[in-house]
This record gives sequence, C-alpha cells and structure tokens, in this order.
Amino acid sequence: MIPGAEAYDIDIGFDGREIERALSVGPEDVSPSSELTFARNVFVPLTTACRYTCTYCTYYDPPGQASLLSRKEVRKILETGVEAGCTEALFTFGDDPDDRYTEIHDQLAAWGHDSIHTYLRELCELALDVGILPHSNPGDQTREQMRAVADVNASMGVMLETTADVTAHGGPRAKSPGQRLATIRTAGELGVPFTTGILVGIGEGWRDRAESLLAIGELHERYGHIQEVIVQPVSNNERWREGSPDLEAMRRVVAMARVVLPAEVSVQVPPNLAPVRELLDCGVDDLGGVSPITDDHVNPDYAWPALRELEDIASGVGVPLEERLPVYNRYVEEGWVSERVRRRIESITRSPSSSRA
Ligand SMILES: O=c1nc2n(C[C@H](O)[C@H](O)[C@H](O)CO)c3cc(O)ccc3cc-2c(=O)[nH]1
Ligand SMILES: C[C@H]1O[C@@H](n2cnc3c(N)ncnc32)[C@H](O)[C@@H]1O
Ligand code: MET
Ligand code: SF4
Repeated sequence: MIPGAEAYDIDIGFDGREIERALSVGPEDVSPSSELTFARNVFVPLTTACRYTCTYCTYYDPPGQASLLSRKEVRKILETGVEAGCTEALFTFGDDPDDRYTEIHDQLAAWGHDSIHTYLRELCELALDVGILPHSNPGDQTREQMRAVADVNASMGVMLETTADVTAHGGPRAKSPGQRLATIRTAGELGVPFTTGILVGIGEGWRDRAESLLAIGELHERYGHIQEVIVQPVSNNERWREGSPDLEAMRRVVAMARVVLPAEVSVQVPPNLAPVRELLDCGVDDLGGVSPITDDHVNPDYAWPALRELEDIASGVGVPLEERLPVYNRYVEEGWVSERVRRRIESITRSPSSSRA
C-alpha cells in the first residue's frame, strides 16, 4: 500500500507482474529517441518558505528567515526573460508557504492577499501580459488552490518524488506520497497539462522506482494529462551529502521510465544534474526548462549548459534539438489551455525566436 493512499483516497495498485516487468527492463530494451526538446525559461523563486523540510533540499529557509519576491522584482525577472527570448516563467517555490511563516503571511496581507495562490494568480497574469507563459510548481495543492491558478498557467507540475516512505521525507512535516498522487490526480480532473517526475537516490529501492513510474502511468491513463516525466537524480548540496545515483542506476531508471510510460509522455532529464550524453540511448527525449539567464534555484550549484552545448549533445547522436513551449503542442491543439493562454501562445509562436532573442 502506498503511504497516505487511504487518507487521500488513492486507488492505485499494481499486480506483481507489472512490477516484475518494470524491474526486468534495462537500457538494451529501449531505442534512442529521434528528437530532443527543451524550453527556454526564467526561474521565479517566489518564496523560500515551505511547510516541508525535505532533507535533500537546500532551497527552503526556516520560519523567520524566509523571503517573498515583490511584484516589482518578479516583473524585472519576467521582462529580462522576454528580452532573452524565453517562453516559460517557471514559478517554483516552497510548499504551502503561507502556512506557518508569519513573515510571509504578513507580507501577503500587506499586498492585499490572503493566500499565496491569489498572489501567484496575479503574477501569472503579469507574466501573460509581459509576454511569457507561466508554468507553476507550487508543490501539493488542493483542488481549490489549483483551480485558483489553472487557467492562467500554460501547464503546471509537481514531482511525485517517490511512492516510498523514505526518511528524507521524515519528521513532523513530511511529504506524503498519497498527497502528491492526489495533487497529480486533481490536475487530471481539472484538465491541466502536467509535468511530474521521480527524484532518484533519496532512499527508495528499485521496486519503489517501478511503483512510482507505474503510478504516474496509471494516472495518465485515466486523464491523459501527463506531458512529461522528469527523472531527476538527487544532487549534493550543503544539506544533502549522501551523493547521487551512479550512471548505471540512471541508465536503468531512465529505460524503465521509457518502457513503463506510454510513448506520448516525454522522458525528461535535467542536463545540469545528469550526464545526459550517456542517457540519450536509454530513451530521454527532453531536457526540460533551461535558462539562458537565471540559476536553477533548486540546485544552485549546478549551472545550466549553454544552448550551444545542448546542440552539441543532440548532434552527437544525430537528432535535431528543438525548442518547445512549456505546454506540449498536443494540449494546445486539443483545446486544454484557456483562451487567454492560447492567445499568448499564438503571439509567441508568431514571432520567430531570432527576433525574441
Ligand atoms: O530548473 C529546474 N526546473 C525544474 N522544473 C522545470 C521543468 O524543467 C520545465 O518547467 C518543464 O519541462 C516545462 O517546460 C520542474 C517542473 C515541474 O513541473 C516540476 C519539477 C521541476 C523541477 C525543476 C528543477 O528542479 N529545476
Ligand atoms: C522542484 C523539485 O526539485 C527537486 N529537488 C529538491 N532538492 C533536490 C536536490 N538536492 N537534487 C535534485 N533535485 C532536488 C525535488 O524533486 C522537487 O520536487
Ligand atoms: C524546491 S521544491 C519546489 C516545489 C515544491 N516545494 C515541491 O517540492 O514540490
Ligand atoms: S523540496 Fe520543495 S517541499 Fe521539499 S523542502 Fe524543498 S521546497 Fe520544500
């Protein structure tokens, strides 16, 4: 049973054969992808406050020390992004930050907001006005919270991390796999094109990896909303010293993702954290959001490769490197995005990236 599944009414289970099949997959069982995509983004680290305390995470600040970006600061990041030809504003920040941080609560109140979600909505609208598409990853969300921002996002996301009960998520404020799955399910119910993924090397075993990927596949089967699954190796920082999965493990888990997930779901590996060149033959077809101007604020010690390097990686295996938007085309074509997001997508795709750069 997946921890927290009952509390969140998650009815996902697998028979032993599905798990065994996933466990038997190796790199030799997949063929390399014939394309490689990425999105040009700016990272907007809205707040460092977070209700959880994942032991691998260097991002959050404790109560009393957290910060919140002002509208003016966010506008500057967004405008710099548009000038650099970016199409995605990645709003990624602590989980439910207005929960127990009085400084965040008070600041939001002073700006006329009673929750991070109404503030996020205002900033997503600002992004659309400035000319860039929001992709928000605010962590776990209730249906009401997600509904408050869904129509102003091109797509949204939350990492499942793992279905296992790992000590990295321990303590009184722990991520619950059941709650993560419920967030992913809510996105499906609301028709939000969605990004999720697994964090590899946080204490989970091979069976847990198989189960996590199967759970994501199962939710996609029900709702069709998963555009991509990130296979992210945990990386060292000042809070996490336990290292990252080795190359062999990454090759096997990427291949497992490719076999377990349906072909229309992309398998993404972040090029600043993983040895992408050594993973391309295992089924990677996307490099995620890469920024020409901002840091990866979740993993600030790991710089983004330059666009030229991505091109070099792609040409090394003879596949074209293609820039994509934060929402995959099929969702735009099938009418998943709101009218205002669609209008912005049209204006972005009309102006060639050379004139946006
Ligand atoms: O720069 C990063 N981008 C992250 N992204 C961004 C992602 O690469 C792109 O935003 C998507 O591919 C959409 O284009 C995430 C997006 C999600 O929805 C969920 C988790 C992540 C995690 C990261 C991350 O750790 N670092
Ligand atoms: C936004 C996402 O960043 C990931 N994340 C958090 N800390 C780390 C780390 N040390 N290494 C790699 N990924 C990390 C989590 O999977 C989270 O969901
Ligand atoms: C630095 S993690 C950012 C997103 C959110 N806090 C989560 O873990 O899902
Ligand atoms: S990974 Fe996300 S949820 Fe976990 S402590 Fe960091 S910011 Fe919070």
